[in-house]
Amino acid sequence: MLNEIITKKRREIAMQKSKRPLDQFDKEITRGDFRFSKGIKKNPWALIAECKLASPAKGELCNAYTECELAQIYTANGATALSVHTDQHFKGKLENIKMVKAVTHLPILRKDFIIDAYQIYESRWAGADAILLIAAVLSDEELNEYLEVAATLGLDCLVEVHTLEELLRVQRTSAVLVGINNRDLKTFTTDISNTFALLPYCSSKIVLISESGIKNQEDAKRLQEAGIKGILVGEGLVCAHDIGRMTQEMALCQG
Ligand SMILES: O=P(O)(O)OC[C@@H](O)[C@@H](O)c1c[nH]c2ccccc12
Repeated sequence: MLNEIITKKRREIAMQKSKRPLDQFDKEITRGDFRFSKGIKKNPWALIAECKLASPAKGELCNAYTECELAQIYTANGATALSVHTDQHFKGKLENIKMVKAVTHLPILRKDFIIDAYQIYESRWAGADAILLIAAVLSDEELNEYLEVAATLGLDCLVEVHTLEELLRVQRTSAVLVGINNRDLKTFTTDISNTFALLPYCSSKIVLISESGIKNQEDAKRLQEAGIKGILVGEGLVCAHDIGRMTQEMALCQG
């Protein structure tokens, strides 16, 4: 599944590059101000709420709301930041960043498979405040290069790991925000005990986010008590009976 997604992505990027070369829009790019990481660091706890309408494993997850409506509910109920899917396998598109940005003051993470520096410029051009870098699909060289490109654009990176090996690799880079993904991208199954298993190996220099498979306030509390700084939640929010209330519950101690 992951290989298939990446192959498609490469084709898509090549097409995009020929349709709209970087030199056609790079003058329109304004530098970011790292407000995504700043927002997370200044709070005791961070809820990154994901506007996720579908996933490759489960198909459609939410048809009652649009991305913008979800963003408004999350914003009104205490989320710290938002995550917006732009990959087609999640029913996402790049324009969603601009649309969501128009209805919220919260910083936005572009959720996609970043495998080319072109996408980093494109992310900032679209108005993203942060990008996701997935260690499983990037070499050390790519990780270092992309962290540097993002830094020059004032964009934050949430660097995602799933295994101990990936965590150790990432801790040798300049990454500050590290997401432990509880979802195995090979099988798409989730287990939040992955975060607890990797925790003893995490350097005190990194800000830790637990991602995926977080279902309720109890999961959020367990992660907070273990010393995690925040969580990234999609399904647990969009599939909740009352999304606003679940947002408040997972935002825990925030107002
Ligand atoms: O819907 P969940 O289980 O709460 O997961 C959200 C988020 O972590 C997930 O969408 C995600 C995290 N990393 C990814 C990489 C690719 C695709 C998806 C993801």
